[in-house]
Amino acid sequence: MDTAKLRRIILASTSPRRRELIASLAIPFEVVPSHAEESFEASLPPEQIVMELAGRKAEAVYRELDSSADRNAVIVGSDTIVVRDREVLGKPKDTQEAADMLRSLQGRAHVVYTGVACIDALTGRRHVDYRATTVRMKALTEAEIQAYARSGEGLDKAGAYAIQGLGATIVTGIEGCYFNVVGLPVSLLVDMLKDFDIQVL
Ligand SMILES: Cc1cn([C@H]2C[C@H](O)[C@@H](COP(=O)(O)OP(=O)(O)OP(=O)(O)O)O2)c(=O)[nH]c1=O
Repeated sequence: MDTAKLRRIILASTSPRRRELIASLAIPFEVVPSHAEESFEASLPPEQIVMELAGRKAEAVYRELDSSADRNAVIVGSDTIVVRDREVLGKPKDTQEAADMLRSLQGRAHVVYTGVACIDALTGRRHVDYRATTVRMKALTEAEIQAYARSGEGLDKAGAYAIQGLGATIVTGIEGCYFNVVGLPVSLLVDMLKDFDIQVL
């Protein structure tokens, strides 16, 4: 029997988008929300921020694994931020801040960074990487900004928009991995998983 094929993924995330994307890999998985501290030093390079936070999310779940847990698993943590000029945009705290973020993003390009961390639950071995995707947003009127912010769709999303929802109507193009913008660069993750004896294709 090929035991490597029986390895499962433990997704250290509360994000429904990440859960859906992981489910599409057709690999057994379970979701364990991570309670990692998400503050960061904003002056760090963006790729370091997302790799650090992704690592913390996976690490927190690894440390809290029950001693009786089946450890034939790889823990996956992920973190997404939006960077405009050098400013890091996380999730807005309310509709007002969502509108402010959209106002600063409209009519120009920004970069979405997602970090991915894998930890082998058996050995503790880890690997962290990231992807960056450039997103161009169309110019918006103040009425459009307010209407989109009021839709509430962007409230739990970095940069206050969701490319996979109504936000698709305000994005004119991207360069790089689409799934990276949604919160999990699946092609990167699959390459990383190979190194942990999980073969998707
Ligand atoms: C830019 C953008 C972000 N997002 C999401 C991806 C992430 O879920 C979220 C950024 O927040 P994160 O802190 O990366 O993740 P999360 O709090 O949703 O989930 P967890 O920490 O438990 O894993 O923004 C979209 O869904 N669509 C988009 O277009």
